Parts: sequence; C-alpha cells; structure tokens
Amino acid sequence: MKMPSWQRAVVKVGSALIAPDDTGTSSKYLLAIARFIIECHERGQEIVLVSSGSAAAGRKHIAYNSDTIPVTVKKAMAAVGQSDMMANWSRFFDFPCAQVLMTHGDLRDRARYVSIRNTLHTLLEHDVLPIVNENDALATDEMKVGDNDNLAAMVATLVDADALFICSDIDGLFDADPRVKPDAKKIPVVDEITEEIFALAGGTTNKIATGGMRTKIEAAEKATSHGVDTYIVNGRKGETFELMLQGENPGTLFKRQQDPMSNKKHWLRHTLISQGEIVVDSTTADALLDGQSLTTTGIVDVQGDFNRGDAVVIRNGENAEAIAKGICQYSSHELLHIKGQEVSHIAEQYGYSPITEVIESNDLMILEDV
Ligand SMILES: Nc1ncnc2c1ncn2[C@@H]1O[C@H](COP(=O)(O)OP(=O)(O)O)[C@@H](O)[C@H]1O
Ligand SMILES: N[C@@H](CCC(=O)OP(=O)(O)O)C(=O)O
Repeated sequence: MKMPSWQRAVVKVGSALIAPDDTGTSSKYLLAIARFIIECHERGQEIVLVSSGSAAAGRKHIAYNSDTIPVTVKKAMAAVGQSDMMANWSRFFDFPCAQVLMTHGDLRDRARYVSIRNTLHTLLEHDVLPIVNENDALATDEMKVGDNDNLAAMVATLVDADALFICSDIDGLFDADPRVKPDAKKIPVVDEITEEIFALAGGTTNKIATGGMRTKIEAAEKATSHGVDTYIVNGRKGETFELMLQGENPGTLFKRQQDPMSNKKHWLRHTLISQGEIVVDSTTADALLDGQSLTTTGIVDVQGDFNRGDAVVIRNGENAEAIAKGICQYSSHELLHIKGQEVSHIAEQYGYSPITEVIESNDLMILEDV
C-alpha cells in the first residue's frame, strides 16, 4: 500500500463539519476524521488539529433568531461552544487532547510566537493531540486572525508541518463556486497561486462560518511558501480520509514552493501586519535589494502612525513600488524628526547617538522574494 510522504500534518476542520445543523455539535462527519487521526497516531505520523465550530456549537445554548448575528453574541456562542467542541473531539480518542487558543496578537509578538511554538512541539513530543482554535471570546478586530483557514496555515508553519489538510464541505477548489454554477469543474492540482486562482474564489453561504474559498487560498499561499503541501478536501466523505491515508490527493493539492522562506522571514511576510510606510530614495532602494540595512539617510518620507518594533512597508519614492517589509527600530514620530539625516548630525543636534539601523537587514523581507 502507498504511504503518505508527510510525517507531520495540520488538519483544519470547518464549522460545517462540527455542527452541520442548528442542533449543536455532531459526530456525523467527525467519526471518519477521528479514525484518520487515530490511524496516523498508530503509524507515528503527527497531527495538529485546527478546529472551528465553537460558535456553531454554541448556537444550541444561545438562541438568536436572525441571519446576521452581532459580534458580541457570536463571541458568547464561541465561549460556550468551545467546551462542547473540545468534548465532542476528545471522546473519540484514548490519547489526551490539549486545548490551545490563540489570537493574531499572540502570533505577531515574536516572543509569544516562539512560546506557542515551543508548547505545540512539546505536546507533539508527548503524543498529545493539540486542538487549536482562535480565542474568539476575547479577540478584537485589531488582534484576531479572523478565520481558521489562515490560522491553520500559521499553525502549519509554527510546527514545521509537511502537509496542511483543509477539510470543508466541498470536494476542492472549482473553477467557480459550485453552489452558484453547478457545472463548475474541480481543479486537482495548483502549481502556483496567482491572481487568477484567487479570482475563482467566492465566499461562504454558511452564516456561522467565516472563510469561504478565498481564505482557503490565502492559507494555501501562506503554507506553500513555507514548504507545506496544502490540500482542500471534502470532510463530509469517508473515502476522503481513506485516500489521504494512502497518500492520494482526494481534493485540490496546492504544491509547496521548492525554495521555502526561513521561519522568521515567513513570519514577517505572512503574520505581521504592516502599520505604516517608509518611503526611500532609489539609491537606498537598490541598497536594500542588495541586502543592506536601512539607515536614516535614504528616508524621504514616513507615513502612518507606528511604534518601535512594528512592521512597516518600504516604498521606492521614485516609482511608488513596495519593495520590502521590515521591523522598524524607531517610531514614526521619531523617524519624522531624523529622516534624511546622517547619524553623526543627529547625535550633534539631539544630544544622543541613535541606533544606526532603522531596519536591520536580518529584519527585512524583500517583497520580490515572494
Ligand atoms: N471556486 C470555488 N470552489 C469551491 N468552493 C467555493 C468556490 N467559491 C466559493 N466556494 C464556497 O466555499 C464554501 C466552503 O467554505 P466555508 O463555507 O467557509 O467552509 P468551512 O466552514 O469548511 O470553512 C463551499 O461550500 C463553496 O460554496
Ligand atoms: N473560530 C471560529 C471559526 C472561524 C472560522 O474560520 O470558521 P470556518 O470558516 O467554519 O472554518 C469558531 O470556532 O467558531
């Protein structure tokens, strides 16, 4: 029998599979997924589960008779449904499950990112199944990932997975939303994620899900750039998991990039959200593209309001092209005062010797590399 080539995989399960009706959690579709996880466990293949469905599960406890559910009610549903969702999974396994809740605020802070990474690695070393979800009860707009497809991709890079399986209610990526266009055709393999691929994606019709196809493609983009093969599969069909156990592709495979980014560069590119922009002259732009650090002299403008340690985009002032993204050692306020000046001049004028690099080359990600 053919065996899968991956050793560690992230399996993302959407709300439509956890709570398919309005009656709370259900085992209807989870049994086949749980059997798959148990079989992997017995073979020594590691799984991290990213499970949605806390809000969908919580609808049983917090009734709300409207199609548009306010955010505060959704959060309350997620808080009450999270324990149902965990209990619904853990009853299938005779090995322990760990609940790991996180927000984007945790992932974009480098120290917390490394801490979550260590915890997940330790859980795997101890044969515990981590079950990850966004901490919806406390996440605000500014600090949430917002959908579990992207969260699963971030988790796949955190744990250095070889594969990411996004289990949904559809057979894969089609050339149009099959619910809108019934004769749409499935695309079995995507070699490269382009704008044309993104253009195929529609949203979700499930009022408690958040993703739709676009966030699944975003997730595939994040994961494949880290060297993770990404699959969208139909979690409603038992045969999906039979095929996955045999190393077959039951849905759409987005092939991993051959030259994956380093962990830190990936985090910078795909996890950090830019808080502002630094505009540089073209000589400085060329120097950055050559691998040099950014200093004060080549900066012609600063836009947005950012703090020390925030991520910023660097733009070439000559053609307005965004060339790089990096972690800035100065706030926007400080930079507005010292932009364009030599370090020695800053020391004379302000009476202190500033950090020479505004952005160190090590903290700089050239956007052309993507
Ligand atoms: N091009 C497409 N190919 C496949 N499905 C699509 C496409 N565009 C939109 N969709 C929709 O995306 C849905 C899956 O996303 P979603 O409802 O968020 O599921 P989940 O809860 O599993 O994340 C499908 O049911 C389908 O209607
Ligand atoms: N964190 C949310 C799920 C968010 C989400 O992305 O849902 P889905 O599109 O069903 O994967 C919850 O547990 O309800």
